[in-house]
Amino acid sequence: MDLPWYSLLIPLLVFIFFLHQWLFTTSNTGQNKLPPSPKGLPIIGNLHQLGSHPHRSLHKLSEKHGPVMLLHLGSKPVVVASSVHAARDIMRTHDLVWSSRPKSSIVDRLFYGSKNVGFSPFGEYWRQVRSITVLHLLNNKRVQSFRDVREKETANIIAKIRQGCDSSSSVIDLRDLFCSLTNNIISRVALGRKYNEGESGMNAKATLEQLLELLGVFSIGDYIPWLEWLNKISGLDIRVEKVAKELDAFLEMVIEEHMTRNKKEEYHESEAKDFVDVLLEIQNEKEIGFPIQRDSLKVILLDVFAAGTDSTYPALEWTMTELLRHPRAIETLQNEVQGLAQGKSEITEDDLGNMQYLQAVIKESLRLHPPFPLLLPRESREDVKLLCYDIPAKTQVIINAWAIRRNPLSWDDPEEYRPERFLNSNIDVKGVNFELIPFGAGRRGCPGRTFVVVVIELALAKLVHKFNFTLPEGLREEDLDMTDDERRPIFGRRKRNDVKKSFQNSTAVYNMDFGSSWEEVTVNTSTYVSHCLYIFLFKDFLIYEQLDGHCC
Ligand code: HEM
Repeated sequence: MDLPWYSLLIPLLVFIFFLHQWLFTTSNTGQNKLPPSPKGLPIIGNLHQLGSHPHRSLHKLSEKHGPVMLLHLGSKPVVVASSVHAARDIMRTHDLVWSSRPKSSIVDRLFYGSKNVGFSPFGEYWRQVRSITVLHLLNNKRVQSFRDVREKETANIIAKIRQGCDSSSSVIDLRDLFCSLTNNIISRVALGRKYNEGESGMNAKATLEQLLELLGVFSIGDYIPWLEWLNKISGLDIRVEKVAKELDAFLEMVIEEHMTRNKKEEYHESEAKDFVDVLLEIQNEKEIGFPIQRDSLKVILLDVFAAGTDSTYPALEWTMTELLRHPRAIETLQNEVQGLAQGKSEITEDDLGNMQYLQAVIKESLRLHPPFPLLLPRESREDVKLLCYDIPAKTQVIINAWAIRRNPLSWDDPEEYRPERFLNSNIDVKGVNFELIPFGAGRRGCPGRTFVVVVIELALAKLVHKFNFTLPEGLREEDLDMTDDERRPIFGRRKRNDVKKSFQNSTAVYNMDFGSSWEEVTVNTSTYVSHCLYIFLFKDFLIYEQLDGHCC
């Protein structure tokens, strides 16, 4: 078969690109001392080396190339930090330089041009929206004031579990309950009421799920800009557009509901104002000299609504799973809780401060299963030194918190679940001890930590106070799938092996449910480019052991 002359053009262009990239990614001819780089491929750079669990693959690469590496993800230089020293250097020594976030086209579309706290670039706007969120929702005093909501919502899940145990099927999906618990609490304190009931509630829940899913989807155009068209033909752009519109309609509905109620003065002076009311007041009075636009108002709400749900319930779920695998730990926890609750029918928040083992259990679960194993990416605002390396401005950094928590220099038997390690230790999750940073640290550290820790503590204490949990007959600890998943961008939530956990007569039942974020990525075109894409999208990696790497 005769091929038309132009059929050679594509391979030729690809070859030239190949050559350029190869030279670009492997040589460092300048004066600057750049971190070591694993050899990449043309066009895609090191993308193919990320595998389906990027935190594991990056950890493995760091064993060979050191705790600070420079990767090329497509045409983007990305530094990966995998040691306590490197993390401290970024989040404490040079925190101000590293306090911006890289752009993501999906976040941009879903969060009104990245106007949310989590992804807006460093600057006055970010400072203002973060301080509004902290001052009116997440500071200690505000968190204390939501006590009643937490106690009622945790009592609700206890009642639901009890009902489930009494019913004939006796199957309770704990993940679902944890998800509703965290979603209900954040909805009530931020939006004024629960939004997961009735038809509109179900739609809101489904849209939020899609938002969270999309936040983990890999957008090829962000890394290889000339391949952006793939997002169109794969249907990703349409999907993002649809979810953005649905979210906007939901947020408009919430705001309109508040405005109508406020106009009619339907609420009493004594009623606590929710976060929407506060934001509307700020908008009307412009009291802080910061013109808060409607989009900013919506995006602040969306930010806390998403953050308040997506990260908290996995933390609860992992903790329960680890406790089920460690009967001695759950027994010790129960003894502590029941000892302190003597003579009381209910645990309250006043009891939590004395529960040392409970706090140790939560720290150990967050150490082994940080909900964001790669935290959130940051970007340098100017040229900066990272340990002994020179990093140019506008470089993205990934901090591999998952690798750091495995370092045998910081932890004895790092793979073992041993809450006792925290009993006589000052190590905390507040962002001061860089060997344990599930909430990040520094200026961009998580402002929701206080809000969330008390929810987890209260829910766990109440659960073990009221129920006994064991694995169902015939299921052994080693049968549980403990593979952790990357839950966040940068590289997306790859093919996900979803483990559903439910409870039967106070025992756990596990069902495997295979979900995929990649179903819409087209890989069946016969070009060389799509072949490369196919390789990096579906290549998998094994689990390897940590060896400590050294810089310089
Ligand atoms: C177990 C639960 C949670 C975990 C593990 C978690 C973790 C994180 C991490 C790792 C970051 C990035 C930190 C950095 O770059 O140094 C972050 C940022 C953030 N988190 Fe959380 N978070 C949780 C719950 C929450 C909750 C409940 C809220 C709000 C209601 C929240 C709001 C935020 C916001 C607004 C940011 C962006 C901060 C900024 O960029 O300035 N988080 N979180």
